[in-house]
Amino acid sequence: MTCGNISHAYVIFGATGNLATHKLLPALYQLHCQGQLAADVEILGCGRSPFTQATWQAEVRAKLVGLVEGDAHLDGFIQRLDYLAGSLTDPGFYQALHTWVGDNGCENNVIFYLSVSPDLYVGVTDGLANVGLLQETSGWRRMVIEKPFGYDLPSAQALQRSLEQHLKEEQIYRIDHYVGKASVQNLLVLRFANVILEPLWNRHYIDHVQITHSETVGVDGRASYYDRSGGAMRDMIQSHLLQVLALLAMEPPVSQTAEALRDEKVKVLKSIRPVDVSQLATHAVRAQYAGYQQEEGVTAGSHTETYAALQLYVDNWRWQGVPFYLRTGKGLAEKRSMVSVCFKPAPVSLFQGQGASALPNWLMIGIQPEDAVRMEITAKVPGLEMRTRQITMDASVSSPGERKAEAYEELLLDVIKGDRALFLRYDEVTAAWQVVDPVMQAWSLDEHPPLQYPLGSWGPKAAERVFGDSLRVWRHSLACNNCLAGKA
Ligand SMILES: NC(=O)C1=CN([C@@H]2O[C@H](COP(=O)(O)OP(=O)(O)OC[C@H]3O[C@@H](n4cnc5c(N)ncnc54)[C@H](OP(=O)(O)O)[C@@H]3O)[C@@H](O)[C@H]2O)C=CC1
Ligand SMILES: O=C1O[C@H](COP(=O)(O)O)[C@@H](O)[C@H](O)[C@H]1O
Repeated sequence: MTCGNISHAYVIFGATGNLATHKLLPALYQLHCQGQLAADVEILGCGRSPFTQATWQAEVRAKLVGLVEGDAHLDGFIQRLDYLAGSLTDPGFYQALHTWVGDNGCENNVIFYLSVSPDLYVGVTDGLANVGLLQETSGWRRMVIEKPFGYDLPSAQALQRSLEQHLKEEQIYRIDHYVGKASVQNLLVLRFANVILEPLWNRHYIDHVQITHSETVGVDGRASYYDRSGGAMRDMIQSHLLQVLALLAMEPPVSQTAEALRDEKVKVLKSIRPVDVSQLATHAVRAQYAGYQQEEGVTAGSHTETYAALQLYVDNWRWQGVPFYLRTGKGLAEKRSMVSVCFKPAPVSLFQGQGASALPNWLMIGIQPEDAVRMEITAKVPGLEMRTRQITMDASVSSPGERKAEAYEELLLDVIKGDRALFLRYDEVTAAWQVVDPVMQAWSLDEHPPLQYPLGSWGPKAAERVFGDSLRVWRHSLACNNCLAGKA
């Protein structure tokens, strides 16, 4: 097998893991099917598990068959795969990798994808640098770094210092796959390709914003990693949910370039008011699903939260006084990511007592599974009487039958193309750590165990605490709760 002129090798550290199995290899397969991978691109999986090339190819084939639709291109894809067994903490592994790169004629362009636990990132970077694998002598070398970037602010800073010793910023791709989701990118299009929202998109008209990510699965075989290095705040809120918040709240960027987008996102993240940890119980809620403690790999008495809810304020001109409520959890009732924007009520209730007129307008944006945009408004019930009801205006994005590309497909291709627009800049990451670190620190000092919630529920009742004494409640789905009531 050889690599050609503009071709490259995709080296995946952690190829046997959950992320590589469920997202990276299927995404590379889709790119292969779409003809996006040059004919001689090779994909090297690395892990400690003792596969040979043949057993690895058989393993991936078996996994892909269950994960992707259609296998017409499977044989061709499988031919691209190779495997190198070894521990990332063993210097000998990097020597073997160096030899593999040389033997396979891939000296020109190599992508190193860190799909391992963040505590290995510094060691891998040093290991690659020590054998000269990060030097761009003829082609390019790119490093993709999975989230979370570090474990907290100090470890993110240490990681950045280590990366800077060996890599230029243009070689670093800090990935947050939510930014690669088409429905998340649609937030930008919705806001900045249309004029109808902009006049309302501020503290004068918006009462509050909810950002929800819920999953039905539990820690899904990742308990030992999740329990040690995860927790809902670090796993989801520090990265994905704060990115969604930044896209919702940012000012229009001057262009679509990577730097223009990142400039605006970072301004939002830096404007987030530090959470008052002396009032933590009303600003943040953490909980664990019942049964978590019994999962294999979870430390006895673990306080790691599988659910977190957080109230944040963006202290800038546009958003002063508008709460943003973020929540995420595993083992919940439904799998869904969505944004719910609640507008302020009409200043005068002209149709009081005649139906739904006192209800606020909502803009509901589905990220997944539905990539939908719906506006809840009040309208007259047809007929002789002046009665009102709430109805939904639906501007859903994809049509039935349209294939939705997975976020990783676009992101993995962007790395090949050298397009960093959808990857995070270091200052975005540090600003996000500054938001969540004080909360996580306060939780780590709290001797009380997290609250518990039943599997399959919507989390602890106490998650309503973040709403204070307002009448706000969490929206669990895109369905309009009051529409039927309005019709009755
Ligand atoms: N899973 C997901 O949905 C997502 C995960 N991420 C991030 O991706 C990264 C990986 O997550 P995930 O795949 O879930 O984790 P897993 O625990 O499932 O996989 C970890 C991988 O690392 C390998 N590994 C662990 N220690 C070593 C070592 N010393 N030397 C060599 N290989 C090692 C394991 O291989 P082996 O056992 O063969 O050594 C395995 O392939 C994390 O940073 C996570 O935050 C990001 C987004 C989504
Ligand atoms: O980064 C992560 O994301 C997944 C959820 O991703 P999605 O695209 O399926 O919504 C989450 O399960 C995982 O714990 C986390 O590390």
